[in-house]
Amino acid sequence: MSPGPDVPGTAPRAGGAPSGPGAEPPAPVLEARGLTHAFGAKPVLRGVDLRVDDGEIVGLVGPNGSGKTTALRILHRELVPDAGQVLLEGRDLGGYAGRERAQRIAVMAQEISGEVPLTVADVVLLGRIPHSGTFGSTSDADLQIAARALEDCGALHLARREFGLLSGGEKQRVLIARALAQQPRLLLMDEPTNHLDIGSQHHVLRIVRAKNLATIVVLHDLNLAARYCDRVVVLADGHVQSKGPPRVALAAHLVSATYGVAAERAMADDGITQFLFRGQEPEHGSSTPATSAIPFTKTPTVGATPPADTAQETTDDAHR
Ligand SMILES: Nc1ncnc2c1ncn2[C@@H]1O[C@H](COP(=O)(O)OP(=O)(O)OP(=O)(O)O)[C@@H](O)[C@H]1O
Repeated sequence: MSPGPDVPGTAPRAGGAPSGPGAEPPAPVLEARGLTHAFGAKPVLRGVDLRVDDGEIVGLVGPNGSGKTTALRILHRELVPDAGQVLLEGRDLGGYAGRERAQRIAVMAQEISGEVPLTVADVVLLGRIPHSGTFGSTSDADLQIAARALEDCGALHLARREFGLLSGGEKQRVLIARALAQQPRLLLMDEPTNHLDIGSQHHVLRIVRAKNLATIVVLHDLNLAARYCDRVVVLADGHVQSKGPPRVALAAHLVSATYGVAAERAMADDGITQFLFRGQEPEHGSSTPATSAIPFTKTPTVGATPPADTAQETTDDAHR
C-alpha cells in the first residue's frame, strides 16, 4: 500500500514554524529518504521516508520487529544505512562531526551504563558535554540549564539522589531532563513511556509537547500517539504502511490490518481520537508449533544437571 503524501498534523501545538499564504515552507529539521538496511540477509528497512519539522512531534509506531529502533539508530548515525540519506537541517548527517551532531541531536537513552554511581545532577550535566569547553569544565550557565531542565521535568527535588536508586518513572524524567539540557534541535526517543504508570506516561509526553522541539518518538501505545503526535508514521515489516496526522495514519482499518487486532475508534471528550482494541483469534488454530518445526533438539534428561538459571528458578518456585 502506498502511504501517500505527508499531510500536516492537527494535534495541539505550543507553537511551530511560521505558515501562511505564499510563505516558503521551512526546511525540515530532519529528513530521511529511502532508508534501507539489512542485518545479514534479513532486510529490516525497505525504503523508509521520514521527516520532522520544527516544533513537531512525529510518532514512529508499528508492530514488534518492524524496524522502529533501527530507523531511530540511523537517524542519529549510531548505524549507517545500506542505502538512503539522512539530512539534518538540509545537510547530510554523515558530513557532521560527532560533536556537531551531538549539539543538535539528543537521544533519550533508556538507561545510563557505567560502574560509577552518578547523582541525578551528574546525569543531567552529561547532556551539557557536547557544548562544554576544551577541558569539559562545567560553567554556571551549564548548571542553570541543567537545573531548569530538571525543573521542567518535575525532578529538581531529585538532584542530589543517586540515579541508580531511582524508580523507573523517576529515571525517565531525569533522562528526559538530560536530553533537554543538551538543548538539541532534534529529540529522538525510543519508547520513553516504557514501564511508566498511566499518569507518568502522560506527564512525560506533556513535558515533551511543551518543549516545542522537533521530536521523533517511538511509541507502542496508539492512544498516546494519537493524543500527543502531530503526525504518525506506521512501520510494518520495514515499510511505511501509512503516515500523516493520527486521524489519517491511524485509521481503524489500517490499525486492524497492521496489528492483527480488531480496532475501533472513539472520540474522547476533548475531541482526540482514541482506540478500543479487541484481540483476534489466530487464524490457523493452536499457536503450538508442530514438533518438526522446532529448530532445536531436546537436552538429555537422564543424569543431566539443569543450567544454573533453570535450577535457580526451580528452587525459587519451591518457596512461592
Ligand atoms: N544488531 C542487530 N543484529 C541483527 N538483527 C537485528 C539487530 N537489531 C535489530 N535486528 C532485527 O531487526 C528487526 C527490527 O528490529 P528493531 O529493533 O528495529 O524493531 P522494532 O520495531 O524497534 O521492534 P520492537 O517494537 O520489538 O522494539 C528485528 O527482527 C530484530 O531482530
